[in-house]
Amino acid sequence: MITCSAPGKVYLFGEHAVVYGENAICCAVELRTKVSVEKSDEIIIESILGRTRLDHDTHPYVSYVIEKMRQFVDIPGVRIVIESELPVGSGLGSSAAVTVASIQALNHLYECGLSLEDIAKTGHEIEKMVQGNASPTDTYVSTMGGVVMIPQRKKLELINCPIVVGNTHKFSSTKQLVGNVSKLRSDFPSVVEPILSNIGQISILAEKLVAEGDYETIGKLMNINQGLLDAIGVGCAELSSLVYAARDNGAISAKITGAGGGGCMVALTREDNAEAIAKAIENAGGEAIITKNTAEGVRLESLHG
Ligand SMILES: Nc1ncnc2c1ncn2[C@@H]1O[C@H](COP(=O)(O)OP(=O)(O)O)[C@@H](O)[C@H]1O
Ligand SMILES: C[C@@](O)(CCOP(=O)(O)O)CC(=O)O
Ligand SMILES: [Mg+2]
Repeated sequence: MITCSAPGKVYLFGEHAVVYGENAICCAVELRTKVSVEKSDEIIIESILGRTRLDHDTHPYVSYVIEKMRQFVDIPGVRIVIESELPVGSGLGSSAAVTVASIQALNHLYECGLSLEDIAKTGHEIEKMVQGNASPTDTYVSTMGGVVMIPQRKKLELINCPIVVGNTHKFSSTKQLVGNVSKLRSDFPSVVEPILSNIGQISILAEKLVAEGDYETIGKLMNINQGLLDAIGVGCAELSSLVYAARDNGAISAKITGAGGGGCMVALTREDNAEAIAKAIENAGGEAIITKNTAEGVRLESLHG
């Protein structure tokens, strides 16, 4: 049995706008999805979502991974077992992590020789197939780790303050939220396009601040980004409540991460107040996770057992 893992991510800036070619800055976090694979007589996919064969309803990402990998190698049967620390459908890039870890696990099992660039590219094609429209961000960051500026795919300095995630536990589907923003943009192009472009400008300003480790100014820009995400309709009462709980208790910044509509928010904090902010998020009805940026993308965990 071969096991690979890939990290989730939070967006410091730029979700949704990045789908339209604007800049974004995204940060891999130390929450991982593990995928174990072994050859078998039939195709079996096991996860928290169920035990299926190739199944584009229950396991769309992994089913497409198998179909894509069949372009490189004959896969008569394989057993794939998924274990994840990432909540499903919550803005932390669980879809990208399961996709990237599955590609790398099959890459090792069948000795396909795919490079990290090939894995990120194949992962992006799969996210596009499932979501309808997808940026390369999540799959690239999950493959490469670190902090990445998109679309340049440029690695920036690591973020070295605590990252507190607040989960609303309200389910959100990236496909649906990306579709909603697309409709709003075509209904009101003269209003929505400048908002998306302003979100992109924030990332351009922030690049230098990340290099300098100027988290106070990064935080102010993240808070502006949050307002613009609300403006394009991807906020909700539960997310706002966690965002304000974090800010009111001294977070450097707090905003939605990922598709929004539910799912998670992210706060940057100081070393000495991460716990207090996590508590404030819990008191406001969310589940808090204290995590940090990781430099490590997809990796081989073990070859046996
Ligand atoms: N642990 C998992 N096992 C199997 N599939 C998963 C797992 N985690 C995520 N997925 C897939 O990713 C989808 C959620 O992706 P998405 O809506 O993009 O949300 P996000 O990437 O923000 O978590 C799930 O519906 C499922 O298809
Ligand atoms: C909304 C979007 O910018 C990010 C979605 O992230 P997530 O699937 O919610 O973790 C879509 C994309 O970049 O493909
Ligand atoms: Mg996703």
